[in-house]
Amino acid sequence: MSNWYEVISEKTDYILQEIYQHPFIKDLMGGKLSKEVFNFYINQDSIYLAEYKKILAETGIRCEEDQDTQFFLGAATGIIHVEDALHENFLTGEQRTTQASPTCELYISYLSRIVHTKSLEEGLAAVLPCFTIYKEVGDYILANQSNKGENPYQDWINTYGGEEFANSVKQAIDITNKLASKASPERIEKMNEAFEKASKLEWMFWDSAYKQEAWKV
Ligand SMILES: Cc1ncc(CO)c(N)n1
Repeated sequence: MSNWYEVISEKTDYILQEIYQHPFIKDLMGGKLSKEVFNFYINQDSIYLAEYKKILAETGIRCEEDQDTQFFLGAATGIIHVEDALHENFLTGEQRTTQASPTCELYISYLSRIVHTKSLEEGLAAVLPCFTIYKEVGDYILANQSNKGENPYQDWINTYGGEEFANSVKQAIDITNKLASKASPERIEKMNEAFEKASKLEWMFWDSAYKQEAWKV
């Protein structure tokens, strides 16, 4: 029998395919992404991660089993180390903003709303694409790039294509599958909606960075 994650990842594969085809990812893979765009992305991502870390901690607090709590709290603190390093490498001397773009604001606000006001299962499904999509994208780029020695964004690619991240992603999937296996069909439907929406927001996050999205007024 297939598990929840297998079913939902197949159903939302079209979003992943759109991400692979997005010019942000194509240019990142080719090492041709403009520094300005990448800087905008990293800047927004550091704003995103500062909030995402709290969202993961809240998810951990809501888990009933100690190992699950430990995993999410560990993932939350892990973000502080890994991301600080990435952002230090890539944001030195560059212009920084503390203003979230509309899409960044939308994504963190959405996750925060789901995790704080909906069921634990729905919250788990909402935070999962941040793990799984980055792993898929990291693996995809590693498997398809032909410029490993000379891509200025290789450190970023290695972070998400690496084994350490894969291990963490597997645990997040396992915990979510475990809760899904005991959830009602109605709750599964909510989980599916949350996973799909968060996956779309991942696409939008890259798209908004590529366009250096600004507030309309
Ligand atoms: C927007 C976004 N989603 C997921 C990750 C992976 O942690 C990230 N760094 N940024």
